[in-house]
Amino acid sequence: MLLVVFATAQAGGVSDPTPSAILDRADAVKGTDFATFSRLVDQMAPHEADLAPIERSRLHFLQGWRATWQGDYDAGRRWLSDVVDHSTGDVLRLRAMATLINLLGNSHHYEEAFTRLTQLQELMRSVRDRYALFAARSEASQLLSSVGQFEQAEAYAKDMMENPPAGQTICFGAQHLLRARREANRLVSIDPLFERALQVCESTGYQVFAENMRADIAAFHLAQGRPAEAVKVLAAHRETMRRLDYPVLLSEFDATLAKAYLSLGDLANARRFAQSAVAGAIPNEFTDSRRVGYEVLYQIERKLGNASAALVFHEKYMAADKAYLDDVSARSLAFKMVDQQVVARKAQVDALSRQNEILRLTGALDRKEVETGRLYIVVLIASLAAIIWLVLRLRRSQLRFMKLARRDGLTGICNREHFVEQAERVLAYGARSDRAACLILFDLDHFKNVNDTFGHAVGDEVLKRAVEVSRRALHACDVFGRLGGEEFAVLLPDCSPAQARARAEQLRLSIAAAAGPHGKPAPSVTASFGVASTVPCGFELHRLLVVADAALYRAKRAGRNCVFMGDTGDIPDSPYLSEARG
Ligand SMILES: Nc1nc2c(ncn2[C@@H]2O[C@H](COP(=O)(O)OP(=O)(O)OP(=O)(O)O)[C@@H](O)[C@H]2O)c(=O)[nH]1
Repeated sequence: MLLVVFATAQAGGVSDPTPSAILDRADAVKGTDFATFSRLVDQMAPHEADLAPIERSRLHFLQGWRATWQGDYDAGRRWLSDVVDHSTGDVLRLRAMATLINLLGNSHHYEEAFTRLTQLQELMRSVRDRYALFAARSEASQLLSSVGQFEQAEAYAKDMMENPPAGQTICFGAQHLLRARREANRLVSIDPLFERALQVCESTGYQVFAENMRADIAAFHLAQGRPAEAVKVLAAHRETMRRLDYPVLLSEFDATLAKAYLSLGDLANARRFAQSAVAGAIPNEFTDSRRVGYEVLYQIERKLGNASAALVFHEKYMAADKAYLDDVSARSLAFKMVDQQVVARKAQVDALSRQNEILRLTGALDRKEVETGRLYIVVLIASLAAIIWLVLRLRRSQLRFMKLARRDGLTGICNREHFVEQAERVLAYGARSDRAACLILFDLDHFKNVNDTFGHAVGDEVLKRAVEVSRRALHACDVFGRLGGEEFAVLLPDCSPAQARARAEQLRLSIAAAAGPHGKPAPSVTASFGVASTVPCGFELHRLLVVADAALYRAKRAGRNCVFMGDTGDIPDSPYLSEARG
C-alpha cells in the first residue's frame, strides 16, 4: 500500500516559533520535504512535556507518521495508537487512524487493521474536515480492495475524486478506483478518466501514483490477452520507475513485464524481468511479484526442456504461492472475523436490551405482586433462549466463513490452497499404505476466445458448467480443485496410471459434451489433460504437478482436447532424462 503523501495548504510561517506553528509547518512539509519535516519533529520532541495535550497528540501523530514512513512499525504503532485512543481531537484521531491502518496493513496485523477500520468508519460520520476524510477514504478504499470488498472500495475512491481537499486533485482517488475495478474484473476498457488522472498525477508531481496506475493498466492489457500493449505501457516508463526508488512498485512492473514477454515468446526478456521481480520483492515477505517471478522462471525452464531447473523454480514458486495465499487468506479471515465480531456485538446489545425489557416488565409486575414466580421462570427461559440463539448463530457463521476460506468463490470446489493441503494429506496416506495415486491437470482450451466472443459473464458460466460435469464424473474420495483461471486439478487416490488415463478421458468427453444449463445453447468448450502417477514420480505433490503440467503442455501443443500421460522424461531427476541428453 502506498502511504498517502499529501501536504496541507495551510502551512504556518517559519518566522513564528510557537509550538503550534512548528507543528503546522512539519505537518505541511511532511510529504514534500522529509528532511525539514524530520528536523522539525526532532526539534519539538525534547519539549514534549511542556506542550498542551492537543499539541502533544499532534507531535505523537507526526512521530507515528514518520516511523510508518521509515518502516519502523513497532514505534509507529505505539505513537499512532496513543493518538487514536487518547486524543481529544476527532480530526487528529481520524488522521492517526488512517495512518495506523496503513501501517497495520503493511505489517500484516490484519485483525487489528479491520478493527481500526470499523472505528474509522464510525468516526468518519462525525468529522467534516475534508483533508482528514480524504486520508481516511484512501486507506479504507485500499484495505477493503485487498479483501475483495470492491463496491465499498470504489465508493470511497469516488468520494475522494468528488471531494478533494484544497490542493488535491482526482489523482489519488482515480488510482484507487482503477485498482479496485481491475481487481474486481470490472474493468472493460481504459476509461479516458484514467488517462486524464494519469496526466494530472504527472503534472502535479505525483509521479509514483502515475506509475502505479500504469502498473494496473498494463496488468489489465495482459489479462485481456494483449501482452504487447502491456509491454508498451511499462517499458517506456521502467527507467523513470527505477529512478523513483520505489522497490515494491518496480518489482510489480517487472513481474508484469516478465509475464508479458513470456506470452510474446521473448524468453530472454521474460527471464531478465522475472529475475528482477524476484530480486526486488521485499525480503522475507511473500508478495505477488515474487510468486509471479518464480512462476515465469519455471515456465521458461519448462519450455526450454530444462527439467531440473524447472523443478527448482517450481518448488520456489509453490513456496511463494503458498505463502502469498496464506497472507491473502489471513487477510480475508481477519476481515470476516472482525465483521463477525461486529455482528456478535450487535447481537449482544440486542440480547441485552431484550433482557432489560424483560427485567423492566418483571419489576413492574413485581410491584403489582402478580404471579411473580411464574414470570421469573419465563424470564429465565427467555434469557436462556436468547443466549442459545446467539451462540448457535455465531457458531454457524464461524463454520460458514471457515468453509468459504477454503472454497473457490466462483465454482465452489477447493481453492488452490485447500487443494494442495488435501492432496498432500491423501498422498501422505498413499505413501504410508503403498497405494499408487494419480494427478490429473486440465485446462480449458482457447478459453480466452470464449471471454472475448461472449463476455466474461458467459465465461464464468462455462467455467461453472465444466466444473459441474467434471464433478459428476468424479468419485467421493477424489480431491478436485481450481488451481487458478481455467486450470483445474484432480488427485485420484488408489489409482493406477491406466485407470487415471481412462478417468481423464471420461472427464474430457464429459466436458466436450456438456450442454448449457437446462439444455440451453452455450459456447462449446473442450479441455486438454496431463496425467502424472506416483508409480514413476513418487508421492511429492510438486513433482507430480511438474510432470502433469509438462504432459498438459504437450497435449496443448498436440492440438488440444486430448489426454497425455507424463512420461519418465518429464521427471526432473530421472536417469532416463540424463541418458536422453547424453
Ligand atoms: N470468465 C472468466 N475468465 C477467466 C477467469 N480466470 C481467468 N480467465 C480468463 O481465462 C483466459 C485464459 O487465457 P489463456 O491463458 O490465454 O489460455 P486459453 O485462451 O485458454 O488458451 P489455451 O490454454 O492455450 O488453450 C484469460 O482470458 C483470462 O482472462 C474467470 O474466473 N472467469
